[in-house]
Amino acid sequence: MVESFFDSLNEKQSQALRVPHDTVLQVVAGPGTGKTKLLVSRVAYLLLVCKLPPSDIIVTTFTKKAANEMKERLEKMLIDHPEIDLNRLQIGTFHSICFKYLKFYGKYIGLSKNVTIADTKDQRDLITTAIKNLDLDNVKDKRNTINEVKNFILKQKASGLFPDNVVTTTDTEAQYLQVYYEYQRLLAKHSALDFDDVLLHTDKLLQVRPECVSYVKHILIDEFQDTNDIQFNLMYKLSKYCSNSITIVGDADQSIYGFRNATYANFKKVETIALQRNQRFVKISLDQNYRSTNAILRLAENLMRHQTTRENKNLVSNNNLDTPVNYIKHRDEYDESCFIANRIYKIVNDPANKYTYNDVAVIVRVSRTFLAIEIDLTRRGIPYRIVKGLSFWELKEISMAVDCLRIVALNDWLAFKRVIEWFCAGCGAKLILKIEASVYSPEINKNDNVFEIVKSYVDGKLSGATAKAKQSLKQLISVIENCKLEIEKLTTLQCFEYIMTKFDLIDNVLKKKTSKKDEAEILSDINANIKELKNQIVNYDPEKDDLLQKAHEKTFIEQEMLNGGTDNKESENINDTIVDSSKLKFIQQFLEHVHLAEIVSSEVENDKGKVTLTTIHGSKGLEWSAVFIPSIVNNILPSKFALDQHDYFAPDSLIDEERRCFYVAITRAKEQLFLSTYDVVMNDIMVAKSSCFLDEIPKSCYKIISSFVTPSPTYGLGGMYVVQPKTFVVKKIVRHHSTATNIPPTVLGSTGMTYNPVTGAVVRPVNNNQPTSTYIKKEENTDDPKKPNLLSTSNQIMNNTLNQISTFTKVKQEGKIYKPTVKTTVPIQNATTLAIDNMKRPTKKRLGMGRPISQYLTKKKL
Ligand SMILES: Nc1ncnc2c1ncn2[C@@H]1O[C@H](COP(=O)(O)OP(=O)(O)OP(=O)(O)O)[C@@H](O)[C@H]1O
Repeated sequence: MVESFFDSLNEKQSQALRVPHDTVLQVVAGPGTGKTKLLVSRVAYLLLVCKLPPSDIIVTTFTKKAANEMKERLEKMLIDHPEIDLNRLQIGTFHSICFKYLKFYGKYIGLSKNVTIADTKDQRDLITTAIKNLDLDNVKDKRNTINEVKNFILKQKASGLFPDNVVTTTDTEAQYLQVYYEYQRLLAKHSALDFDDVLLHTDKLLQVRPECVSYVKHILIDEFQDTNDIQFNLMYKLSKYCSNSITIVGDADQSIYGFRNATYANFKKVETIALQRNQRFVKISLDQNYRSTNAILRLAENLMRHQTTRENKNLVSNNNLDTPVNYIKHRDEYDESCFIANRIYKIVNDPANKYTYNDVAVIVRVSRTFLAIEIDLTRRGIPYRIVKGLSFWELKEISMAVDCLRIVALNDWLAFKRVIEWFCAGCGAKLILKIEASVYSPEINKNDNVFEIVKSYVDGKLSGATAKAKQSLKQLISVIENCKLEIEKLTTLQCFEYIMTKFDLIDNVLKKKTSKKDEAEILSDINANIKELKNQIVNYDPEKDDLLQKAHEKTFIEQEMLNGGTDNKESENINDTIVDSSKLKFIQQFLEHVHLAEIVSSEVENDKGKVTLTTIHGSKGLEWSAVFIPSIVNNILPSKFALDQHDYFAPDSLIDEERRCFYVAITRAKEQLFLSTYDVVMNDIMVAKSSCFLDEIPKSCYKIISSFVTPSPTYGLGGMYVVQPKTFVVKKIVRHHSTATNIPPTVLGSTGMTYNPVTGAVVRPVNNNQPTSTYIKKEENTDDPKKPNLLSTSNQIMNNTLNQISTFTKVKQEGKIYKPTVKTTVPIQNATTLAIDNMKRPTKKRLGMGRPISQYLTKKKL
């Protein structure tokens, strides 16, 4: 099996595969050249041919999903080799691998075995507390300042700097540094590490106890262009005992994490270090592309040639298809989204393509672009999924639900504090600060955990709580006690539901949500997200995690014994450990698992699949047959930040990183690529201008296609767009004759604009340049009873429908003032559409949730 897999590699891949393992091997190659395929094969080669034990190999991937996929591929390849225990292979993100080291060896640098991860909201809370504690002149707990301090700390950590090593140059920086010290103190107090600390502490551990990794024989790193300084240093520390036997693969052109201090300059550094250390160094580049057509590759290369600090690539496509890249200039984003939905429908339903919706992706630079596209996909009835990332865990309902789980299963003040804030009436900021002081106080008995300390306020052993506060704290204590007691009798799902009910989660989330949306919409959002969380819990398999953890611990224990015995008696008998299968333990494991996990949707797919909507950063390493890249306009791609900060003389400017983002998006496409843009002028001001990157691409690299949008076959859709309803005087009812079906009548208002008679929204034809014959053919006053109704069946359908709409009656009376209302009763088949037309643009935050609009629409159905 595995031999046939090795045989499927091309000559250069094969050459890289067989490089002796005690070498620094660098595979730098373009997109779709089979780097990941090679990396998986190389692991198999090291195991089978070089006979390295799986426990002695470390493989780092960029996401957990990539690690899972790689493992699955290896399992298939090595199916005939059951003697190789792949559970002992150390594969995962840098963070997850390092966290395992810290859990086991953290004792050598003063970390508790129960060390946990502080997530983003914990980080924010702790930075705020640190700022409050210090009460400095220049640093106050204001939103902007908190963000600035957070960025300052992140930057230091990404460079591998603990507070003691930071050098400051200004007064403000010196104060930020003080916050950094205080923040670290608070983290330590909670036995918590933030994400960057995981790497920083591992670096420290390996400095103090390098022998912890003396068994490691080879380290492989995927997506090397996105490693930052601390990861770079860790790579050398982890491979210290195997003469830096390293395989790194990556592509400098796909370096898009500069904002996290990642740099592709690390490729060059590896080479220089290898030369300095006289190490065996092999650099191989792959130029056969197995993904994209030549047209796509040519366009991508022409774009990238505008980055001056780059070596040209000459990728050769393996795909003979001569489909051109399509370029479309739309009038605005609404026309664009309508076009995209129509085109997706067309290409998936074209039997020549044999695509399902799974083969199509819309890749955007910023997630707010999803909205218009979501609307049109919904109108077209096209199923889609939004790739959710870590942002899912930051949603209010999700973080509140997770906090409930945390205070039931862990003794965790950070979560406790937040839950007291929303659950306990009468507990003001002052009391919470007092409880917090008790939690942090060295005088309070160390054995008293957070739960006991809160209880002391209820019992009056500690003073400061009013009668009302005591009552609500008592209720919280009793809820926690009940949950602990009851959940052991329940199934996983029941257990989750029990906890959520006891904390009255939905009601409490509703109280916390500050949105102008009506309650039904908010509720629909919340329920959908909680459902996803439920799926995550139900599908979580602690045994799999357990198995992996035990396998790794076994490696660590063996290693520790080789290094001179262990004082870790409890872990010696790892094989005999009784598995704790309690629900409490299950929740603890789940919480640990989610801390380092991005969300991999648990939705079950149907046959037709779903179109993927993803950001460029989320599309890394993936591929689709057809890719749409919308909104290629300045301030989106490249981003406003990059344009504002652009330094034309800088060798690797932010604009270059934006260009690489564009490149990553382009090179996800296998066969069909649609680039689209628009220029929009409003009140003589240019509000959107097509991207400067498009000017960099020679016209010969793409085919310009018409932006004509076929109106979609439902009322009020295709080719129309909606702005806020306004009051106006009805001048005329306008009927349209159209080649398309179901074009409804519209109303000409005193404003000179044309309105949707139902919603009062402004409508306009698709394209100003469009010949009237294809869209608006004729206007007439249909209120004249003598005039025969010349309209097509579509209008009859509409008339039947509209007769049931109360507002339409008003519209029919010309000269009357029409005040459009969104509260219109409409028959079910049009309700969905109506809901879309009247829908307010979701906020950025709401978009971040990745909540498909379809869920909203179901609620709107009458
Ligand atoms: N030797 C080969 N023969 C046939 N197909 C191959 C070969 N190598 C890679 N491929 C295929 O090419 C596609 C891209 O491979 P892979 O994802 O490994 O590329 P990559 O270099 O990691 O891409 P990216 O940098 O864009 O993530 C995959 O579908 C893979 O199966």
